[in-house]
Amino acid sequence: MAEPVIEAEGLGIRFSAHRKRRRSLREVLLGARRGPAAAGGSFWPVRGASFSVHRGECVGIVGKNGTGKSTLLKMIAGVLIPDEGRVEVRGRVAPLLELRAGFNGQLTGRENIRLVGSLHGMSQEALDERFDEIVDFADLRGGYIDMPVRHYSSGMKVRLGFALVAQLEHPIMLVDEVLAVGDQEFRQKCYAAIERMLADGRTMVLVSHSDADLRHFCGRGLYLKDGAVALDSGIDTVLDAYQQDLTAEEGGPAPSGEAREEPAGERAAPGAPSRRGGAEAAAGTDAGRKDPGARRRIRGRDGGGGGAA
Ligand SMILES: Nc1ncnc2c1ncn2[C@@H]1O[C@H](COP(=O)(O)OP(=O)(O)OP(=O)(O)O)[C@@H](O)[C@H]1O
Repeated sequence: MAEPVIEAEGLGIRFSAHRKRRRSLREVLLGARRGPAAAGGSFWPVRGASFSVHRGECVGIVGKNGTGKSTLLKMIAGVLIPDEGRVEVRGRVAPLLELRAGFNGQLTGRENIRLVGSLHGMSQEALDERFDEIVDFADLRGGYIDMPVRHYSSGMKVRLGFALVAQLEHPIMLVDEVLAVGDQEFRQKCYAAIERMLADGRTMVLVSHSDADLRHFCGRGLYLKDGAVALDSGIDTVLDAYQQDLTAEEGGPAPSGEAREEPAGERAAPGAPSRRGGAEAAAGTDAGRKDPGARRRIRGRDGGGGGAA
């Protein structure tokens, strides 16, 4: 079998109030906050997480609030540096995480496209070529593109962030809840963009609280519980196990195999065909090899995880 494009082994990170955790440049640029650990004590939001993701797969990460899903994604993205274990990523990553936080409020939308686009490795030529497409996708009409981003609504910032990252041709996409934002029309565009990227043979890891989105896009799921992977299986099995745990905690009877009810805004794009066969459909394409030089191996500060650096 081909090498996985993402390989995590014994991955863990500790957030501590008493030790200033090192933040990577990207974390600083994304404006990630230090969270409740700053209130006292230290804890491991993720610990002992091991899993692999193969090229062309779409894997959903499922779990309750605060169980470390976003933290796990940020370690894969290289935004956070693990304290234990290792994560190896073979290919460049398009991070669809905290999209509104990546911009400099003093710069205009146009200037931010250049700045953030080049931080993601896009050439100025590519940015020039795709500029109109980015602005159209973000639907920034009425001269907003030449206004400082601090005047944008949070929805406008997310739209611009998605429009920009969607232009990246990186073979691995990390998507954190971005599908839950924006109006119906924008969400439809996001779904279509992600469909296109998956059809291209790219790999996606999706964090979402929407069963519909997870079932729609993902063939496989990881159930994250107390910071570790409690179950790695087909997405239906994973969502059912999660639902059973939720129901057991609430003290009620488990529903018989039905997905839990989704809020109206959380449904997958109506009429969109399911991509659950995506991994198989994508197998055999060479999208994952587009950028063979982008291989990143991050080991925890303990040097552990059993892998060679
Ligand atoms: N940079 C940080 N510094 C300190 N604590 C953090 C940081 N980021 C997140 N946390 C805390 O770590 C825990 C895990 O957070 P994380 O955002 O990964 O959970 P999650 O499973 O994605 O939650 P949700 O489903 O609510 O998005 C939470 O208690 C959170 O408050």
